Amino acid sequence: MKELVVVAIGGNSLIIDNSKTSVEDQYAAVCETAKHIAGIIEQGYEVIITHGNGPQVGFILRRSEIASEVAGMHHVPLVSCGADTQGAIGYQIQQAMDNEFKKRGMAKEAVTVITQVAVSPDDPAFQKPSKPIGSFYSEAQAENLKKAHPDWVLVNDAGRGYRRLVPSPLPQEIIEKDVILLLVSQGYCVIGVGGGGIPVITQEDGSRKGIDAVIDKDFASSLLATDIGADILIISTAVPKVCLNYGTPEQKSLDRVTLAELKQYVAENHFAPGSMLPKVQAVISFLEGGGKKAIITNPESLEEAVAGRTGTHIYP
Ligand SMILES: Nc1ncnc2c1ncn2[C@@H]1O[C@H](COP(=O)(O)OP(=O)(O)O)[C@@H](O)[C@H]1O
Ligand SMILES: NC(=O)OP(=O)(O)O
Repeated sequence: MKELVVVAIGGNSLIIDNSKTSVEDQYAAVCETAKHIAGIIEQGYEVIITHGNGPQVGFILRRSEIASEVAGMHHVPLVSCGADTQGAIGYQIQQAMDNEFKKRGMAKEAVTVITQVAVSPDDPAFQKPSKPIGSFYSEAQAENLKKAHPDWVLVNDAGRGYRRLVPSPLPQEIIEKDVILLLVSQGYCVIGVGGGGIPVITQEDGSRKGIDAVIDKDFASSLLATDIGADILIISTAVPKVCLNYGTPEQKSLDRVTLAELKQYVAENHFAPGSMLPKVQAVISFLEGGGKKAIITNPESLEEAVAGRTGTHIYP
């Protein structure tokens, strides 16, 4: 039985340069990432791919708002913007993976599963937006945007600029997890839980309904990995390793840490909320739920990291 790996690709890691955010630029980044994921599969692992959508869902939402302000076009609700990103990013990953499989002569096919994720309508996150989406703004741009949109919440995202925040409830259940596992057991390379999943709530009559929010894809990927009994959770983001004292002269990268050490670093506030902290929290919950190992690294280091030569490795 092959070891099962969940690889979670960060939405920001698909945008190499903030001045290059076109669909074509993103596809080039997806192709680069796909190359390294195919390399992991060649090493003998079964891989499920999940992905973020922070920048992309914000771009779609803003485009819809401007189109509705300027041309009176219909507004696209945030939950639908998230569903759009599952299709658009899932399509790119699926195509890039299939092209890689063909190039390498691998008898493998990728498939994207539209994934709903149950959240609680009473989650306090709905009253306190915390998930950064869309573009990065300068301080002056953020001030102007706050004046124009008094209901917006903007914060500095890990020193990279100001971003808009939206509610991010905790994922409670991956609705399509059995289908994902079935496809994996048939040998498919599944792409699922895109953008953390489409947030849904259960109504009184038992039916489901989408709700405006963006689920953290690291939390949703960790929940999926735990539920399906994955061996390894890999979080692919824009940095090769997790650091202590990030962005300061005392910055120090981490190679190998235990769960207990990682928890201690969280308590010492080494990880920025909205960026590295959710990744670390997702890893903690995966290892506490029975996972054997977690790795945090960047797309280009994926194969080397799985082979144990780079990345931050976290053990129970
Ligand atoms: N302690 C830390 N170590 C490494 N990177 C950190 C740390 N704290 C914050 N970061 C920032 O967090 C980013 C990853 O978060 P983010 O860009 O939101 O993820 P994603 O790739 O999932 O979109 C890194 O690229 C880095 O800029
Ligand atoms: N949904 C989500 O967590 O996206 P990012 O990984 O892009 O922040």
